Amino acid sequence: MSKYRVYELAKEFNTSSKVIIDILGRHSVTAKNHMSSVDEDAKQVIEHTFARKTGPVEENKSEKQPINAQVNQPVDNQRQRPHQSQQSQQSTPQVQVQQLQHHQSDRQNVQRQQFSNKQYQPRGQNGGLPQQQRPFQRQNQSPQNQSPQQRQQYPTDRPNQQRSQQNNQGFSGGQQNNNYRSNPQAQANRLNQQRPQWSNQNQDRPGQNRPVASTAGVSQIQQTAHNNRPSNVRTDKQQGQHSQGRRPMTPHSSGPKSSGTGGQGGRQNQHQNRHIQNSRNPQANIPAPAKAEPPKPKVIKLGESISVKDLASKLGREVSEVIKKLMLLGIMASINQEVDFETASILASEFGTSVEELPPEEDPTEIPEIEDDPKDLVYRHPVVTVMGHVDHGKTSLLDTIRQTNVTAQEAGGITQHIGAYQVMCQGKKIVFLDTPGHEAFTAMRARGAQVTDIAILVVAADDGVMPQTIEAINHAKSAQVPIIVAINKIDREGANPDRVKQQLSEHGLIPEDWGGDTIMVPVSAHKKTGLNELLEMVLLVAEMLDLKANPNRAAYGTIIEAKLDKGRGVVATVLVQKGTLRIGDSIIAGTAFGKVRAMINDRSEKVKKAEPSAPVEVLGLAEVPQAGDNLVAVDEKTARIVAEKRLAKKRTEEQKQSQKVSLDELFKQIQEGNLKDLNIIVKADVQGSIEALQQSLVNLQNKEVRVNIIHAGVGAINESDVMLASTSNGLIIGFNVRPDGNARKAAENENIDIRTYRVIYDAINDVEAAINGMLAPELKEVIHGRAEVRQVFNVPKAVVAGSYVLEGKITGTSQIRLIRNGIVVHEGKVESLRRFKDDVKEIAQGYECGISLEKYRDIKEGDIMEAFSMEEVAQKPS
Ligand SMILES: Nc1nc2c(ncn2[C@@H]2O[C@H](COP(=O)(O)OP(=O)(O)OP(=O)(O)O)[C@@H](O)[C@H]2O)c(=O)[nH]1
Repeated sequence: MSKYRVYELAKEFNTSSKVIIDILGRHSVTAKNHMSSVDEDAKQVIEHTFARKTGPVEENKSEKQPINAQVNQPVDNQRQRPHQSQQSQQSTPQVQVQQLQHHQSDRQNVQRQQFSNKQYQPRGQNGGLPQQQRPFQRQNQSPQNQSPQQRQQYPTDRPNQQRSQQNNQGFSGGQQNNNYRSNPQAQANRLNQQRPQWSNQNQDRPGQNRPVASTAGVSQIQQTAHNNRPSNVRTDKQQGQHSQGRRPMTPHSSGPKSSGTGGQGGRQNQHQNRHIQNSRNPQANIPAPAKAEPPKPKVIKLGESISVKDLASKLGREVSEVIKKLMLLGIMASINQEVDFETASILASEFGTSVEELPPEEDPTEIPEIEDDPKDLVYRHPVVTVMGHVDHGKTSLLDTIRQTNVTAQEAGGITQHIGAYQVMCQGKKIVFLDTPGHEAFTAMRARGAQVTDIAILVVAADDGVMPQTIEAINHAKSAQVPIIVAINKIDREGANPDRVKQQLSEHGLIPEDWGGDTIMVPVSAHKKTGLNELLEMVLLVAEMLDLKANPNRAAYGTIIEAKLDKGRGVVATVLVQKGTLRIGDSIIAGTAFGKVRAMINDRSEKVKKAEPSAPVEVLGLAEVPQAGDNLVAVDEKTARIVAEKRLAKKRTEEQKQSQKVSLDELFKQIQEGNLKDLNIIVKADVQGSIEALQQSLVNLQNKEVRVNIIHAGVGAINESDVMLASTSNGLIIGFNVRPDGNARKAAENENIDIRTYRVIYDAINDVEAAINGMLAPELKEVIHGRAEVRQVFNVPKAVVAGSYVLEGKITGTSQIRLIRNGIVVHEGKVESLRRFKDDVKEIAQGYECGISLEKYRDIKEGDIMEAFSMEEVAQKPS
């Protein structure tokens, strides 16, 4: 049995869900809300209710409407009238003969069809008047009713008579009834007008095409109507009839006198004339095709997310409908915004469409992980990282453990440092990562790698918990790695393990002997005490963790560290975590790929395979991977393709990152809408300059861009200014100050635009020009070198600065900027450049020289001389 949603019925009967729910409620059918489903019987109840409502309204209207009410008809209806008159001429003698022939058999059918039609007439609902069905039906039983064949002329013939027209007709229904009472032609016309409605409605509502009305009455009506309609598609004969019906639309017959609707004045004539012209032109007579409604699918397939626009198109709905529905669900989404699968599913169900989930899209830069069968998993050794505050004894502890547990027990000892090594305790191996704990957590975890099973937190018994101790605790906690505390330096005077325990308990690490669950072992790296106990505790925790891996599968591991070795090429220390890595395996790590050429274990032995938890040096990668990259053994082709894809992705990301704000690109970025806020860091020699600059720069903002001074300070531009500019995508303006060495390097790395000025108006003009897209830098400053003044000699006519070239070179033709404590104290030319007593053209890095400046004598020890020149740069095409 078919089911119908309340809202579907509401739509079908052109009313609200609430009305439907009320009606159902009165007939003891429970429907909670608009999404509730009801069966055929319930639908029939609604149909009957609306059928009852419809009749008397028609009747009332037809009875109460004055005959001359036509004058008040809406313009649309008035425009229809000539049309109606043309249609009315279909009631030609021919047609009437047909009508008479079919009259007896059709009479009842027409009556039923009218009844059926009325179910969908909106006007019935609008009336809301006392109901009497009979009078209306009697009217329709008039022998003037047309044959079913005639009715069939319309369904596909008048698509231009769409819903709007239906509504208009609904509005003027009573008038038409009056017409046909007084004018038989108008009666035929009225029926013709109604039929397309019926047909269009059926076409418009897919729901109505469902097998409906299981109860005998309704199905009979429908069946009868169907039987009387040979087909929904017009036959040639019917088309012929129809065109016959049109034939009377000649200039003669369509004249105002023959219109049958009374004189409608010039407008009607115009309309008719248009028709006359159109009838001469068969093309023009073809009605404009109705706007095709997109199909409404019952099921759609969706991925993890979809844009509102695409969802609307999949659902065959208008975007505005979808946005509106989302708003009703409490989600404000724009056309291009993505909605997740869940939201899209709820929304689709609101439209009566069900949703199937598509499998997640595969990332071409990822190699799918192999799911291990639990029965293939076997024990693996624990991997441990040592963390703690600086100087608390991490290195000493690791060294002592390594010496006592490796050198003593393994022949040959450790000759090779590979970043990770294994020690033995009670016949079991423990793998120690030799990288500083923080890096193991921060750098590697930033790359999504987690290699550590257990963290040993070293806390000096005499120093207690320090900032980096807390940092280490937080890192381990966020990685959900169990912590074992090694309270070190207990041999020292002033060592107070209890105080350490107290402090640690304040950070959530409660010692076992205090009723907590954190293992704390007092040790001394110097005295080698407590180390065995510490290792035993590591094994105990490892046992509790039940560490397992499948050795019989393709290898998966993490790069611990990697370097380029002169003799051996790329050397990567890998911790194998799953599977077994073998010589000859094709591998990929980050963007690097290659074949395992050789493997060396932590005892410098060449090995042919490395099983889970084994640290090995791997030779054979084509380029140096990054620490934290996953290493996966795959077939050669996949390794190459995925590496290429990763490289392309990396380049795109780098490109995106390097799109930092710069004055040269500023206008372009504003135009592209990428920049709404221009963040500026201002550094100057004195506070007064800062205030002046700040004020003037803020005043430059316009509708498109807002100027924010995110930091302003006195002094040289330093690294922290650059980092701030980098994180806030800002640029730096220096007035009479220069960036120090670190800042310059950082700015180069971070692609930060540093602009330095000696005239405040130049700075303002540049920024203004950049904002308005008029900055045309023709000259660019090129720094040639820097020299430090180490001694100052006063000689007749000059002051010679005995200097040492720190970087680059100083040439006799360079311009010199004299910088004292980061502040530019002078800009000028070199007067003389000497090495020992000889004049030279240039002095290279690492050499001493004597420099004197043109017309400037105030040089002091410690000053920096920056040699630069202004060079023309090619104009970038805009
Ligand atoms: N008395 C005593 N001194 C120790 C002990 N362990 C380390 N030290 C000393 O503490 C100092 C720092 O030791 P490191 O091992 O370098 O400490 P660290 O934590 O590795 O230091 P960073 O690598 O700088 O973070 C050294 O002078 C060690 O000799 C110990 O158990 N007892």
